[in-house]
Amino acid sequence: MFASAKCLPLHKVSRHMRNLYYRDGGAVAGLNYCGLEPCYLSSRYQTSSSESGNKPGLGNIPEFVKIVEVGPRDGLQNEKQIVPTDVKVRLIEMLVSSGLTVVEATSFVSPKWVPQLADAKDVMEAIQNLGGARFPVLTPNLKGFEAAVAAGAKEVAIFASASEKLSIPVRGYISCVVGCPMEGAVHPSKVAYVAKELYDMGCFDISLGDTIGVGTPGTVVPMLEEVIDVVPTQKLAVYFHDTYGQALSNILASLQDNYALHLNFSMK
Ligand SMILES: CC(C)(COP(=O)([O-])OP(=O)([O-])OC[C@H]1O[C@@H](n2cnc3c(N)ncnc32)[C@H](O)[C@@H]1OP(=O)([O-])[O-])[C@@H](O)C(=O)NCCC(=O)NCCSC(=O)C[C@@](C)(O)CC(=O)[O-]
Repeated sequence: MFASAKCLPLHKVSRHMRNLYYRDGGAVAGLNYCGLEPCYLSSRYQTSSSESGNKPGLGNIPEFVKIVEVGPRDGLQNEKQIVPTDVKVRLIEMLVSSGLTVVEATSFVSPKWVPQLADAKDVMEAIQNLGGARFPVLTPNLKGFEAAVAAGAKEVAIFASASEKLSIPVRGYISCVVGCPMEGAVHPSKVAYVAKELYDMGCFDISLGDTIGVGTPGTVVPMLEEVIDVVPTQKLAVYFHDTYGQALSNILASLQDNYALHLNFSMK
C-alpha cells in the first residue's frame, strides 16, 4: 500500500515542512499551529549514505519518506479556542494542495471531552469531494467508528483497541511509549507487547507515540529494538512530540538504523 503513496525525497522534506508552516502564514499562525507531521518512509532504502549522496554523518537513513499530516486532528484538538469548521476545511485543502497525500482530518470522539472536534461530521462532509489525498479519522470506540463510517470515512485510526470492521484499514496508535505522565518511564517490553497485540489484531500500521515528548535517542532506540523483534518494520511508525526539543534527534535515530519504516513527528 505504501508503494501507491506519493513519496518525497528526504532532502526535500524539511523544505516542504517549512513551506507548509509559513505558506499562508496568516491563517496558520492565527491558529497557533506549527504543523504536525507523521512521515512514512517508503520501502526504498539506501544501503549507505554515500549511495544517495547524503552528507557524511547522517548515517544509513532511507532515501524517501512519505508524509502523513495529522495537524487538523491532533494539532487542533488542543487549541484553546475552537477553530471554525470552514477554517479547518481550508487548512485541510491547503495541506492537500501542498502535495500531502494522507491528511488525518478529524476525530469522532466525545464532544464532551474534545469540543474542538465536535464538528467532525461537518468537516467530513465539506471535504467529501476533495481529491488527491486520503483522509483517515481517529475513532476511539464503536460509537466513533460508526459515526465516522456514516460520515463517509474510508480509513480510521485508533488509539486504544483494534478491530477490522467493514474492511476499513485500521491504524493503531500506541501512546506513552517511552514515558507516561502517571507511571514515569515505560519499559520497552510493555510497548512491544501492545504493538504485537495490535499487529495480531490486524492493524495495517502501528504508530509508536512519545505522547509527552520525553523521549531521547537513549530511550527511543531500546524501545524500537524490542518492538522490531515482534512486529515487522514495514508496519511501524514513530511519532514524536517536540516538547523538549528532542523530536528531530529521535527521528534521526529512528531513521539511521531503519528501525521504523514510517515516521511521525509533531512540532508544536
Ligand atoms: C475515551 C472515550 C471514547 C470513552 O467514552 P465512554 O466510554 O463512552 O465514556 P465517557 O464517560 O468519556 O463518555 C462521555 C460521553 O461521551 C459520549 N461519547 C463517547 N464516545 C463518543 C464518540 N466516539 N462520539 C461521540 N460521543 C461519544 C458518551 O456516550 C457519553 O455521553 P453521555 O452519556 O454523557 O451523553 C471518550 O471519553 C472520548 O472520546 N474521549 C476523548 C479521547 C480523545 O480524543 N483523546 C485525544 C486523542 S488521542 C491522541 O491524541 C494521542 C495520539 C493518537 O495523537 C498519539 C500520541 O500522541 O500518542
